[in-house]
Amino acid sequence: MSKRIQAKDVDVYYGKFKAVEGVNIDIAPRTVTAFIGPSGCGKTTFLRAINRMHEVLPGAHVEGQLLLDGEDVYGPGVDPVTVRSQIGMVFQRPNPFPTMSIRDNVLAGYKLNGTRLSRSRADEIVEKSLRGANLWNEVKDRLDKPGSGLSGGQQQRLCIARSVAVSPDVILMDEPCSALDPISTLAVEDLINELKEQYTVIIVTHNMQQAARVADKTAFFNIQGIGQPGKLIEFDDTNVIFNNPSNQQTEDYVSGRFG
Ligand SMILES: Nc1ncnc2c1ncn2[C@@H]1O[C@H](COP(=O)(O)OP(=O)(O)OP(=O)(O)O)[C@@H](O)[C@H]1O
Repeated sequence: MSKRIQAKDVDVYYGKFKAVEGVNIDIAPRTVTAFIGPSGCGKTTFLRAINRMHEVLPGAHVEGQLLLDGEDVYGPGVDPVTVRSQIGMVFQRPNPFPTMSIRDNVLAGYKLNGTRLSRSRADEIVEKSLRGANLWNEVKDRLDKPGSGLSGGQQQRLCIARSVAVSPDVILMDEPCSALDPISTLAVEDLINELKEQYTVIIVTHNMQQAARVADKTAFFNIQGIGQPGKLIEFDDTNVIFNNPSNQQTEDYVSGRFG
């Protein structure tokens, strides 16, 4: 089920270094939001704060509130492992478990959290997830072959299948197409468009055409200089960000004057 993500005055730290400052954003369910901005402005850092991946680094911490349908994911007693299954993540480089079969890759989330599934339930999840990732037809006859035998684009769709298999509410994608060729990129972009029917999707991208193609909303982050924290400068309909932004920094960035 797709859920709303809200950040209220969120700061994100690596030890004493404040990498992201004062983010306030309200991301509606069943939308795709792109995070854009120059290198080092904190897009990935903020993304990883949303599902508590950030805190796995020693000294890394988050201040402020991050709400999933109103519930603070950093609230007392909230289990970060549960948060990460509600808010799935797809990384820059496809990272299927190389020796695991395609089928076991899709089921990896269940294995990791110790959920036992009947054979028929597991079959159902594998087929549904691979269909959801637009990969079923390409792999249905070789589910027991290793995930590493797929092309890069297929591996990325397998990783998307793995993340949808555990029925998340939100899918975070950190430059999911940066290691893919243009045809695989198109397949993943098509898939992102379909995913928003069921999930809230957030994608970090350096490719502004990609943001324009896939995102309903776009958030522009910026940084004033080295050692300064990144900030969310403007968040609006993608169309507005690219064609009629309110902020001069956004205008300069999208028109290619810097970054
Ligand atoms: N593990 C880390 N330890 C300390 N500082 C880090 C770490 N990872 C990132 N940073 C710093 O945090 C800031 C934000 O980095 P981040 O990777 O989030 O930016 P980004 O906008 O995603 O950049 P890019 O577009 O290049 O991926 C940068 O100053 C970066 O050097």
